[in-house]
Amino acid sequence: MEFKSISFTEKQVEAYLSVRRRLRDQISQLFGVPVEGLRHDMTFFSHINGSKKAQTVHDEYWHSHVDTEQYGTFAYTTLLYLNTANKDDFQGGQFLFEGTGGADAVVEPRYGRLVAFSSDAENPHKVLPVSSGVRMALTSAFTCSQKEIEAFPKPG
Ligand SMILES: O=C(O)CCC(=O)C(=O)O
Ligand SMILES: [Fe+2]
Repeated sequence: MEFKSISFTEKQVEAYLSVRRRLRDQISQLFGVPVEGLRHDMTFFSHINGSKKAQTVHDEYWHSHVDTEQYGTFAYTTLLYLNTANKDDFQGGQFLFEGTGGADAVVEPRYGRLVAFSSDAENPHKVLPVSSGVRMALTSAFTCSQKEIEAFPKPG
């Protein structure tokens, strides 16, 4: 997997932390989990473009996967879309919840749209390939694991 190093300003970090707190509040309300029981897990920005090719199944999102298995600790996943599937931003890249025997539920990425779901086997999903442009999203996860909670610094 390829990682890029980016320096953020203090203001950008504060904006990110504020978004992350709001994401946690949303998960708490939507799933009825007290805020104290939710800890921030991994967060990452993703850029997907049409030329990106998978090296391994863990390199990409467009294979079907379950987040708890893929990342180990996720209890709840949030996806915040940072641009929109249209002719100006990118094409393709729909998010698919895969129905077990039924129809898939398709989410069109749209700037500011939030998708939140429990991360385990009940929600296998994948992303369709991007055919043009660059698709940008923020994946932010929360854990309820006591071990993970103890390993995290107390929220500020
Ligand atoms: O970007 C998306 O729509 C989904 C990404 C995803 O499945 C993941 O981060 O595990
Ligand atoms: Fe995922």
